[in-house]
Amino acid sequence: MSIKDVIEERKLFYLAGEETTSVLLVWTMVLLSKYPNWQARAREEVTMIFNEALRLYPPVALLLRRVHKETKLGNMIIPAGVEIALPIILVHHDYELWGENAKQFNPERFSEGISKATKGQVSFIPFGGGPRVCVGQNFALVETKMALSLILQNFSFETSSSYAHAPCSIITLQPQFGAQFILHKI
Ligand code: HEM
Repeated sequence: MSIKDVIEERKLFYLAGEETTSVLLVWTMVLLSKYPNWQARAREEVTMIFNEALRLYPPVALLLRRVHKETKLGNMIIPAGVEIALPIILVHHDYELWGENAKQFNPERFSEGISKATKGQVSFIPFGGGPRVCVGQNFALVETKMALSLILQNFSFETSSSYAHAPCSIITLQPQFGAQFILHKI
């Protein structure tokens, strides 16, 4: 690897790693403000809560792929040059895959891990999959768990009345008008 390659990799890590992790934390706080019972439980168990936040509000909502050579996918022939969009957010909200309560915040569905929650299907892909799966996923989860644990140990929180729920995809899935919280010292 040349010095230029190292610099380019570093730039990619900054782009891929900073915004994604920060919006995961924001969406989790929005959900825990709306569901204070889970805010109390989060002080004990955060993994299933983050998985459910990643399912409902995947920081990367859409993956794009360009087909380089004619490819057979199931019973479709996809010509070279076609761009394919994989809407992670629609897969994560699909009633057939997640059941009637697909749109509801229910971290319990991850209580026995991801493969039980997905029944072995590829229906939970917040970090992508295959050869280009996110290299930072473990780091991102450790980082957000540390941040949320520190916040939960010191504060309870609720969204302020100025918060308007408007998820909006600008590279990452962001709260369009920001997320304003009221923190109470505990
Ligand atoms: C909640 C946080 C994160 C989410 C949801 C996330 C999501 C993703 C997704 C969906 C991809 C696949 C992109 C594709 O297939 O086109 C990806 C790739 C990548 N992510 Fe993350 N990411 C997160 C955090 C991080 C962090 C913290 C880092 C680095 C410190 C990072 C570094 C990367 C890199 C370098 C790639 C490209 C891997 C490759 O193409 O070989 N990500 N991420």
